Amino acid sequence: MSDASIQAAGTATAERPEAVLRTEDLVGGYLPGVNILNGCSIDAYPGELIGIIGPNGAGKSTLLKAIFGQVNIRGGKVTLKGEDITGLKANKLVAKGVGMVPQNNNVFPTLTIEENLEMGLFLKPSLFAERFEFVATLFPELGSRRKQRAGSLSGGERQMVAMGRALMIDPSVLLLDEPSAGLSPVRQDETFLRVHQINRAGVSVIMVEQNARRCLQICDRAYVLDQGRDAYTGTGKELAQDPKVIELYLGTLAADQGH
Ligand SMILES: Nc1ncnc2c1ncn2[C@@H]1O[C@H](COP(=O)(O)OP(=O)(O)OP(=O)(O)O)[C@@H](O)[C@H]1O
Repeated sequence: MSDASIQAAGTATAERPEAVLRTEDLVGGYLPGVNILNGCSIDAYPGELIGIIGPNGAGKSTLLKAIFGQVNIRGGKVTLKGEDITGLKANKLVAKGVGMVPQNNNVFPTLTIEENLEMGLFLKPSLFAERFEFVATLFPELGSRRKQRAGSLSGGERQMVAMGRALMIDPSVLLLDEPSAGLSPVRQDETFLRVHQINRAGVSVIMVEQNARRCLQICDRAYVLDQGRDAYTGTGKELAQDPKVIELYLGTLAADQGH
């Protein structure tokens, strides 16, 4: 592994097909005059599983929220298969094929599993049976427990419902905000396995994760965010083995998580 195999972010030159999702020099934040994203550029190509890692407060979740129209964008742009979608609101983005699974409050607790999944397809209810079948092949337990209220499920099961709901629209890209957060190590492993399966079923995924090492193990490529910028990018393997990335980001993150 040489340093040359890790590209400073933004220096990629290889010819590729059109990105399914791209952010270019994204600048933005929540409060007037306070930018959390300071020029953040990432690409996800069709079929890729992209990891977003970095220290606490780097802006990882903010990046997903910015893509999903929940952050004031003050510079740069977001494109979906070449179409400018910068700043569009969530309902428009969902209709265009952007699926988002937020970290918290991601299910309707009083609704059943089936009703939660229906909510994911409110734009095209006639496709329910077909899409439900797809989701139930990835998450068989959602199919068999479809009448159970989501509020009575465990954290890991809720995460599956939330992912299942986002998959109902057959998204071009699925945004996952820390899917393993708050889960036991065993449930975390299961969640990473599910994410991998979703991706292998053909869904492009952009996943923010605090569990950086596990994320790098399953993703095709990743970006290390630092202070709202894409500091490094490379394949999961490259980044996991790069001394600088280990020293600056993985060492602390691994220690934080007791690895
Ligand atoms: N709704 C909000 N209003 C104002 N500031 C916010 C809001 N949400 C997040 N921030 C701030 O934005 C910065 C980046 O937060 P963000 O959640 O994107 O970081 P992160 O990289 O995902 O961190 P972590 O790994 O700790 O979740 C933090 O300083 C945070 O306090």
